[in-house]
Amino acid sequence: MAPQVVIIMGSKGDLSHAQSVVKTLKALEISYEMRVCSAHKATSRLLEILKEYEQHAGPLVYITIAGRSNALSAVIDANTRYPTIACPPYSDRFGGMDLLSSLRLPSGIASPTILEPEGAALLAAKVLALSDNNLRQRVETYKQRFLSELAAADQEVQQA
Ligand SMILES: Nc1c(C(=O)O)ncn1[C@@H]1O[C@H](COP(=O)(O)O)[C@@H](O)[C@H]1O
Repeated sequence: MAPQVVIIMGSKGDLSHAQSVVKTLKALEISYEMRVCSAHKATSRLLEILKEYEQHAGPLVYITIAGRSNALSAVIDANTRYPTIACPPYSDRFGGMDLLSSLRLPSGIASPTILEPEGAALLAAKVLALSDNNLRQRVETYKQRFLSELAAADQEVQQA
């Protein structure tokens, strides 16, 4: 079955961050594939990978996981008709300045950055849910958990 979400990481070293995205995709029953490729180091190969998915019949969202200097998200976004969400891994190095490479983009590039893996998966889910009512329902059910947790916390602090 064709995946609904394709996670492309710049290095195998990003795998644990990618797996955090997968956790939420699984909870929402969204099909996915994980790939490793670098726009910096293997540009032609990356374009070949995108071509594999370009004929995809249904809706598809890319989630990119690229640390340090993130070229991956913008190069993917520029070369696909599908939405691309950047979810760079956390890094304290250089005061977290790596993030700027995900945020400051050339004109014509539209890849949003979401730092929390769960949030990136949820945005992908909401995009896909625009044409999938069952998924829309699953997203609603997933979000119910937060409402219940907040209501319980509210009650707890009132009684403290
Ligand atoms: N940001 C990029 C790109 C790219 O944007 O093309 N390719 C690799 N990387 C990132 O560099 C870090 C170190 O990568 P290496 O393990 O290859 O040294 C990883 O977080 C990767 O995602």
